[in-house]
Amino acid sequence: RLWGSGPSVWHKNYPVAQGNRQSPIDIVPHQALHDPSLGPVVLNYDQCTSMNITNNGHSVVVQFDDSDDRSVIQGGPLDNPYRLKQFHFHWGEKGCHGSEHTVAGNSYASELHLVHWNAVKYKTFGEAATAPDGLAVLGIFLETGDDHRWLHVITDALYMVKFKVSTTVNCFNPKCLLPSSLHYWTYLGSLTTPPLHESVIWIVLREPIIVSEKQLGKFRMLLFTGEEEDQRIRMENNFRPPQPLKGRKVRSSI
Ligand SMILES: NS(=O)(=O)c1ccco1
Ligand SMILES: [Zn+2]
Repeated sequence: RLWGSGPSVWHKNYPVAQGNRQSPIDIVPHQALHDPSLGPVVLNYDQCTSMNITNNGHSVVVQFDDSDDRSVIQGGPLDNPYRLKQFHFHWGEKGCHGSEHTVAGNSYASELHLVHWNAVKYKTFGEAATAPDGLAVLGIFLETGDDHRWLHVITDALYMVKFKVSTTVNCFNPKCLLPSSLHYWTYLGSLTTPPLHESVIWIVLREPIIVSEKQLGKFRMLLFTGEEEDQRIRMENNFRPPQPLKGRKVRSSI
């Protein structure tokens, strides 16, 4: 975390940080309500809507062309299709810490977020990002083990965005980053980085994907800082800790 700008001080500039539907949370599987009315999550991702990969100073983000409904998520807890805007990762400086959501108090090495917005009800991502049903983020845990055969497309591009810059990535379909089971937990929450808007319907997959320590290591060599800055601050621990549930119910499709 950058000096003096970590999650513990965000509430000074973003009072919503202490709101009633903040994310991430600790998911306790046995306390989740199995809701049989929750259908499967359906992902229709087009082959070639990815555009670029950017180091934005607090994560590495792959942006998509969201000018039409080519890549959408629907079903599950969602009343409309939500358009894929970007995906990014959160990770730690070593093995078992780095995810944002935890499961029964256990954290994973990293967490992938696929950020979608409700283009049926709202005209722009910015407008959707401030609406209670504006965003849907699919969370996928990353666990260390064997090499992930497709993640290398992203990790091999990371050296090009070591500093805060951007480079093109085309025809990367994030469907290749999904685990085999789409069983999920869902709850109403927020963005996990400022401005922390309480506008996210969270869908967190139970099954992690497996990536190698070597692939994760390439995230850790990214820098928060730009090339011109003399301080070389490694980008690691860019995860917010779990927030109070404040009476919310977590439902499970399982
Ligand atoms: N980490 S996240 O997916 O809640 C997010 C998206 C944009 C800002 O924060
Ligand atoms: Zn995120």
